[in-house]
Amino acid sequence: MTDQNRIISWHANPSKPRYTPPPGAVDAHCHVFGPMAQFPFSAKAKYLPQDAGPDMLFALRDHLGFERNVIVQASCHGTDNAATLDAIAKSKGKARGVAVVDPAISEADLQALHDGGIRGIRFNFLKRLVDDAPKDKFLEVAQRLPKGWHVVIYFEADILEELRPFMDAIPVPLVIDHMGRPDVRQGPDGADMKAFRAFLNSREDIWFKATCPDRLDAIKEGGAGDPWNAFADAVAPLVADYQDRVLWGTDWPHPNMDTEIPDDGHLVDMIPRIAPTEELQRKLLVDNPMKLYWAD
Ligand SMILES: O=C(O)/C=C(\CC(=O)C(=O)O)C(=O)O
Repeated sequence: MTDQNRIISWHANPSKPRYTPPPGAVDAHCHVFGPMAQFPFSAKAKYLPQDAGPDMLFALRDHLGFERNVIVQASCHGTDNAATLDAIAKSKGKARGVAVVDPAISEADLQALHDGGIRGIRFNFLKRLVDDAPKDKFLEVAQRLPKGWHVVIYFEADILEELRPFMDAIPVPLVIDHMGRPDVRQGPDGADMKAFRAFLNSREDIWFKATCPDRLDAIKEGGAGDPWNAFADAVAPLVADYQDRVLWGTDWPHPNMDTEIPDDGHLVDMIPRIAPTEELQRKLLVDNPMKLYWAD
């Protein structure tokens, strides 16, 4: 990839949301890119973004009315978590993170990640983002994580069943990115949502992110786009039924989005549509992420 291919995947001037998040609200799924001069991208990166560093992330946080971030290591940085750790360090305690690690990582290096604010590791099964996802090695490292950590898993709905034995064997809580990417056009009782509910019912320590209407209800995926009505209809019942284990995040800077880049203000305005009461909103934005990421 050449430098000319560096993409801008975020909105230049997101609107101010109509919805005001409660005090202490956490954006529990976002990323940083670079800056590249300081934190080069992985040689295996499948996309090469422009810089979107901590200053931009924290300015967006304040603009949208949030107080904290959970920064998830994006695939473009591979297993070098330096950019994520740098952003956490600059947040003055207002950010924690999820790392992507080489499964052979030492105990001392895991502890160093913990000291830097990491509270989980991410396994990414999207073929367009990573070359391989070795389940046996992932399982081995999942068995020796620091106390209180969890595993974040990113997969698409068509491999949920295939991943079940692997996920069932993970001995720490699971957090599923973007609900495992169901086809929201099928509605709240569609096959994908039914399968995801069965999975959630199999264990009480499976959490999920009610995130990414912009990806799941995109025009290019056959959806209707912003204001993402199919997403709201399909996801609201899931949030209501599993309200103690659901998280929310912007997904800024929206890795890889080259068309239909979402207005982050509009993403925030999805919150009251999927969590209509103040109690649900407090769980989604404050209580649940604080339990997972700021328990200590
Ligand atoms: O940011 C997300 O949550 C989704 C991504 C990017 C990603 O996961 C990564 O680069 O690691 C995607 O669907 O391309």
